[in-house]
Amino acid sequence: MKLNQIQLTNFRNYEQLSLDFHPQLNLFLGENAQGKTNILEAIYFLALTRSHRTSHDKELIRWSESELRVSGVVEKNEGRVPLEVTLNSKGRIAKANHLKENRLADYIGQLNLIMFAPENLDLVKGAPSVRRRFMDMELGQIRPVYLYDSVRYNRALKERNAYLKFDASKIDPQLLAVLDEQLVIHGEKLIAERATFIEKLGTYAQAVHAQLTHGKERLTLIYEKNVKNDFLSALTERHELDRFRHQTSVGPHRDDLTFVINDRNVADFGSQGQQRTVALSVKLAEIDLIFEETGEYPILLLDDVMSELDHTRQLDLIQTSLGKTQTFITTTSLEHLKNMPHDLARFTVERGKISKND
Ligand SMILES: Nc1ncnc2c1ncn2[C@@H]1O[C@H](COP(=O)(O)OP(=O)(O)OP(=O)(O)O)[C@@H](O)[C@H]1O
Repeated sequence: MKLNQIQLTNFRNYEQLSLDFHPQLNLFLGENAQGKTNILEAIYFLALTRSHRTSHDKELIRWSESELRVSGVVEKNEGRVPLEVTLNSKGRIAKANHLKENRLADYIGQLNLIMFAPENLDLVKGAPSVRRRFMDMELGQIRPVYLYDSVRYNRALKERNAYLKFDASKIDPQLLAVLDEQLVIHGEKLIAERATFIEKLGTYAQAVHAQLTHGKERLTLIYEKNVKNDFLSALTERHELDRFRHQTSVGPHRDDLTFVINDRNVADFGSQGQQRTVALSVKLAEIDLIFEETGEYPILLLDDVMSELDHTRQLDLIQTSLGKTQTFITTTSLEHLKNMPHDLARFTVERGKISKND
């Protein structure tokens, strides 16, 4: 799939912007804080109706404005699909083919993408919530039903936790059991989806990682399920504990992921370079996984990461991706990008204005 063009209105530091993209490689060059990441963020927003770097939607709207709009045209096997997302204080409206989608699960998945940004270098070493967010965002793109269950699960969890805030003596075990069932219905689906996803992703990531390390390292992904056996029994067993702690102590909201290289946990024993390469392998692995799941290659967004990677690995990365996916790269300097193909679009970004260079 390809993103042919994009239009922004009041998105971050862009008042109005319209860009046509190159089908293979698009390079955004500029000093710090000029608006390079904002472009990739806008593409991410068009695909997933949220930002990759903030959960505060308001930050995305240009200062002193009240509404933003991002629209674009995606070219897929089945034809061109116009997409549009509008955001204001009342919420967001997403349209595909000019039709409003009432459920985000019906909209997300129209434009599949993989974003690799400095934040992702945290995937291995960051908090478990970073890895759960990773599973949620990636799975949500390829499985609309996952998004649906995830929203329902979080709602049920919020309700159960709100009930647990009461004084322990006031909590009715029968009502708590009803809330348990709601959690289990959606939680078990999340667990099953995550297990399949990590297994498939692990296979692809192992192959990519072997390629990036010239066969020296064997990467394994382990899905650390918080629920070891039966979810309902685990919740029931913890009624006492949860009543006193005032929160739900077991469930997929406590899941995690472990990365292992040659039998050693990368978070504990890996060098910083290895941790970065693992994060990159996992991201690149998604290219093939998304193709397997949807029949289309996603687009690839690389935000200011070229200088972080070593030279050979960098080249491997670009060459592996360019044949398959339309790629968008931001950078402050061309120094790290010496061996780029000649056929590309180069944009210079300066204070919220973009010019195209031939
Ligand atoms: N809501 C907003 N309204 C207007 N301007 C904003 C808004 N949010 C951020 N900005 C501006 O956007 C600019 C930052 O853009 P961006 O994050 O894309 O930088 P960048 O070019 O990627 O830089 P770096 O290389 O440092 O990552 C800053 O000048 C900031 O003031």
